[in-house]
Amino acid sequence: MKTKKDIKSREDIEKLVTAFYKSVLKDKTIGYFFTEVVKLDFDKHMPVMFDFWESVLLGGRNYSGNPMTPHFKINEKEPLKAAHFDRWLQLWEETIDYHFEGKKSEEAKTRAGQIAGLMKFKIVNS
Ligand code: HEM
Repeated sequence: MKTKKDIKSREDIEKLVTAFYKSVLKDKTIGYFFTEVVKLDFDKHMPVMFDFWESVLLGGRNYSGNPMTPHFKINEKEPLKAAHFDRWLQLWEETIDYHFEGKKSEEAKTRAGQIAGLMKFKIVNS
């Protein structure tokens, strides 16, 4: 029986990304990138992440950056390894599966896997 809903709205994206960051921030493997390597202003960062995922999954038009760029800068301060990207993706997939299910939820995992794979390839080999 299907009990969870699919990702359908901006509100769903905000719920997903907020829950994901909750896991990320307390994670031993990657949390420190968000708290120590980069001292993020979350009031600014979170809306950017909501816009990014809304653009990837729902065709929103508010994100206009390049998601690769900040990660090259982070890598200069503290090397990003394959294990960091793998953990990031694992937490993303776990968060989706905990809250949502359906076609868009599967797409959210696939798209993140593609971007994380490309980012990993470019950064770990740079
Ligand atoms: C090892 C894995 C990762 C770590 C530790 C990480 C960490 C971070 C941090 C600290 C920032 C903020 C940078 C700043 O504002 O100075 C950031 C920005 C961002 N990250 Fe990641 N990230 C990872 C993987 C990913 C992946 C796989 C994606 C996409 C699927 C992603 C998407 C983004 C986006 C869209 C931004 C905002 C870019 C902008 O400001 O335009 N990140 N990341």
